[in-house]
Amino acid sequence: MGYQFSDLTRACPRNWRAYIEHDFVRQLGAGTLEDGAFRHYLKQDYLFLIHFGRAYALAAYKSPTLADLRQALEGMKAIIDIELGLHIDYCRQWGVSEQELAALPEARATLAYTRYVLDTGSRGDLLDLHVALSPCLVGYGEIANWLNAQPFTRRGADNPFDAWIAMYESDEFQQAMQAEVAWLNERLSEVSPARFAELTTIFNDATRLEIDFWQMGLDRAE
Ligand SMILES: Cc1ncc(C[n+]2csc(CCO)c2C)c(N)n1
Repeated sequence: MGYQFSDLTRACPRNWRAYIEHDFVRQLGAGTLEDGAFRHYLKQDYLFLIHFGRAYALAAYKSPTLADLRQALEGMKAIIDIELGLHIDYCRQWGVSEQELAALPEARATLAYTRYVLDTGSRGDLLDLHVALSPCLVGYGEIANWLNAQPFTRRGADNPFDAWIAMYESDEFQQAMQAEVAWLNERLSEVSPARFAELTTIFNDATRLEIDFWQMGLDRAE
């Protein structure tokens, strides 16, 4: 029996919980998050998604097999063709135009997180890159499920952030998350303890950068 994805979260339980259960997430679930904090997060998330599209392009470059190459292409198409379009529509509903998005200065937290992922993929292999991407993909699915289990969470029309939760609880998203966990489980089952320790550092770093991204929203940090 080798390692599994759950061993990564188990290796840094405090940071993983701090990310999933962050105050930004709690306030979003309760519907009490200030509009300005959410808008700041949404704007920076546009820049984040663009760099994540680049990270999937890097995954294509790092792909040793046709199956991996196809998977990277699908990930990139999902971000560029679907997620970014939805995000631009969603930003418009929150009063942020596409012109404003295109002219945004990048906040430090966005710079740090996205360039960390790209650097990790550049110096490492495809598994390093997937581990760096996994707090993003798996974390948001877990956040939606965690919020749905909390008594303070309000769903429906009296929560202005309901659509955000709905997106990440959707079957389509949850299936993409499960597929990523399955891909990682297969790779992690074969790694040595020393290699797993390296991957744990990457996972923990990316998780800390997700925490900083939420905090950036709350603080409206530039
Ligand atoms: C800071 C931040 N972290 C994670 C996500 C969620 N997310 C971004 S790209 C992607 C993969 C989808 O193909 C997912 C799940 C986000 N939006 N912003």
